[in-house]
Amino acid sequence: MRPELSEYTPIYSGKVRELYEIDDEHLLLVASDRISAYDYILDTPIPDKGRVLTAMSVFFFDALGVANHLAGPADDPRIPESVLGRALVTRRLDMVPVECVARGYLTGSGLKEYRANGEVCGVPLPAGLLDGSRIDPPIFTPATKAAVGDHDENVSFERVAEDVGLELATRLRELTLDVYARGADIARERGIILADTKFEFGRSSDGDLLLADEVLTPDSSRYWDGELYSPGSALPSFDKQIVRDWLTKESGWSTDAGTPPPPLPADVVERTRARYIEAYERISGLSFADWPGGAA
Ligand SMILES: N#Cc1c(N)ncnc1-c1cnn(CCN2CCOCC2)c1
Repeated sequence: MRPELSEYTPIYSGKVRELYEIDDEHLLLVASDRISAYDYILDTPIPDKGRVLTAMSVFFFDALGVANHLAGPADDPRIPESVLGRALVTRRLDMVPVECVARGYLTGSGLKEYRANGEVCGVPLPAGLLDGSRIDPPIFTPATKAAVGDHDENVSFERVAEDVGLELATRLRELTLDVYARGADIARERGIILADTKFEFGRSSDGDLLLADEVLTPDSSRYWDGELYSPGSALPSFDKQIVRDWLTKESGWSTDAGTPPPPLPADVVERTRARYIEAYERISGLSFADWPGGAA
């Protein structure tokens, strides 16, 4: 008999995920079906988004072979039925307060910084780069964790070293770039570009530095379709472009409307759900139909 979610104490609620306390040593990390676009949490959930992104994290935790916070399988008996397939039991860690970002391509806040001063997080880049240009070798561009709803602030490696010490900052950079490279190789072999990603790390009670949070999901990473990729042109998000295009080209809403986006039509929801499942199945080579939870 599985426990009810109400038996666990909620300790954190983010835009699309929650964290609960199971006991002194273990947490339950729950991914919702909520989707964000243009800094809004949309009113319309995407069915199975939480399960697909949980499946992607588990695939990469296994494939990457990096010490991590997982403390049980996807069908661990401590996972309530109501969140089965979109929740994981993890070890409770002492989290390192750094968003560890790796960028193999220039876009988003990195591009904005580059256009202003030719560098990203204190790392100088060659002149003449465009939106979507390759950054080779990839760079470590950390950020400080913002409060829910705020944007993280990009900071330099030196600032991270001031905050957490040079040895740990160096280890974080090394691990971040190594894990990004391995994930990017796996995606590239399947025709998908992993442009950038954000990791979080924590220390276990015996002092080990472990990979935590979610790993290489479309919520923590930018994924592009390799067949559509062209530096300098708009770079469609593999998972969110259907929603973005409907919102900005068909719904009558605009990003400067100052009002929340309208609800999504059923076909946009279904095509987006299918897109998440396609990303998972292409990258993992596994069938989402085999993943726990879902409609009984
Ligand atoms: N993972 C993890 C983890 C852990 N294994 N041990 C202790 N604390 C955390 C933790 C606490 N907050 N965050 C920030 C990211 N959150 C994740 C959940 O969803 C909301 C955002 C991570």
